[in-house]
Amino acid sequence: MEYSPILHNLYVVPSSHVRNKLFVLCIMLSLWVYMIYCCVGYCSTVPNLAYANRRESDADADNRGSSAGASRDLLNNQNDLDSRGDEWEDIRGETKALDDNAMSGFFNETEGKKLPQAIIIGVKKGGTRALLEFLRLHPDVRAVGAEPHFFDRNYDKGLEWYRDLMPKSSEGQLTMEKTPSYYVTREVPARIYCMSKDTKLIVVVRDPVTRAISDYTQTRSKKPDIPSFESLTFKNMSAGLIDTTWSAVQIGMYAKHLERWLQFFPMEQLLFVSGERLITDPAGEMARVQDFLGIRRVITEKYFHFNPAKGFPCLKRPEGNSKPHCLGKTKGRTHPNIDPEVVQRLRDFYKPFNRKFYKMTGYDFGWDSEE
Ligand SMILES: Nc1ncnc2c1ncn2[C@@H]1O[C@H](COP(=O)(O)OS(=O)(=O)O)[C@@H](OP(=O)(O)O)[C@H]1O
Repeated sequence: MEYSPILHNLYVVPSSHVRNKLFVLCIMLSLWVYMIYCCVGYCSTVPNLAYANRRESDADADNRGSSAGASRDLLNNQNDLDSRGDEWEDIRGETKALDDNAMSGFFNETEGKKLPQAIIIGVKKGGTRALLEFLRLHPDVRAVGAEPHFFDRNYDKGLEWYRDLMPKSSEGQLTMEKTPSYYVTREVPARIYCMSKDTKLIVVVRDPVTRAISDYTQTRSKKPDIPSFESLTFKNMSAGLIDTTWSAVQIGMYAKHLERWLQFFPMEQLLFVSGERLITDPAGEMARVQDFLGIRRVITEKYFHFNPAKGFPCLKRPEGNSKPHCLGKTKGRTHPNIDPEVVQRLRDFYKPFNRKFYKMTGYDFGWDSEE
């Protein structure tokens, strides 16, 4: 058969044209799939790249101590349902001016719901509920009452799921949430960084010994048959070896957890609130918190009334003489008496961690001051 260049062109030209089109289409499709992939919250590959580098020095620390994930979690965090803060709902009332029309941006603000710009990341039993409820009275703050546990337990549900949990907010309002387990969960700093590297992080810290006892008290209220605090504290009681895999002990090693956060966020983006001062001087701590968040100092002493029977500040309306509202009975439980020798052993154990923590934060929380 004779070769015909005309026939050849008729056949080749259209086929390469189609191939080119297909190629462009494939590229567009890949880009589109990648965009969707990122938008639904799986972009953790991005910080993970950074994370891999940053983790090198951290690996040591984590191998030495036990990671939060590997903790002997007798406290069963899964069941750690905090109250939803409804106690103070009526006080909050009309201070929340909602603007349902707030719509701007693709990622952050569709339907007037925003991803949180500030999160209370810990610590468990530090006073996180009180702080969130104080903040929820602020007209420039909108916060979800329940703990979303997005960055530790629900991350696979994606950012859209998370945002949908948030209350609607207007442009000038800050969206917030609190989940105290974030502070000690290894994966969380990278994930929050991935959502927004500008997220403001608040940690309410409390004397780690009292915190551990409070944590234990909560667990015992749900599971009365658990072993004594004293026996759980030690790996080997006669040798006096503290069990750092017990989450009640591990959470209080604040400096160790902070190292992980500082691999992603600068210190200026973290605020440490004293759990003790939140009780003795709530207005003072709230001034620091409001300044940190860049909102007006609205929640002042006028909002607090100390209830001597409860031993805690309760919230009141600044005007009028309506009854102050206190947090529910799961806050401020009576702690069991713990063997003073065990308490002292724990104090000694935490001392170097506390010292390091004071140095890192530039603030002496006074937990070791009696010695
Ligand atoms: N205003 C006010 N009212 C009641 N309780 C207050 C308040 N401020 C701080 N606290 C302390 O908060 C402790 C509970 O901490 P959290 O809210 O972080 O607990 S949780 O992790 O959410 O379960 C809780 O701990 P316990 O006293 O051990 O129960 C309180 O000491």
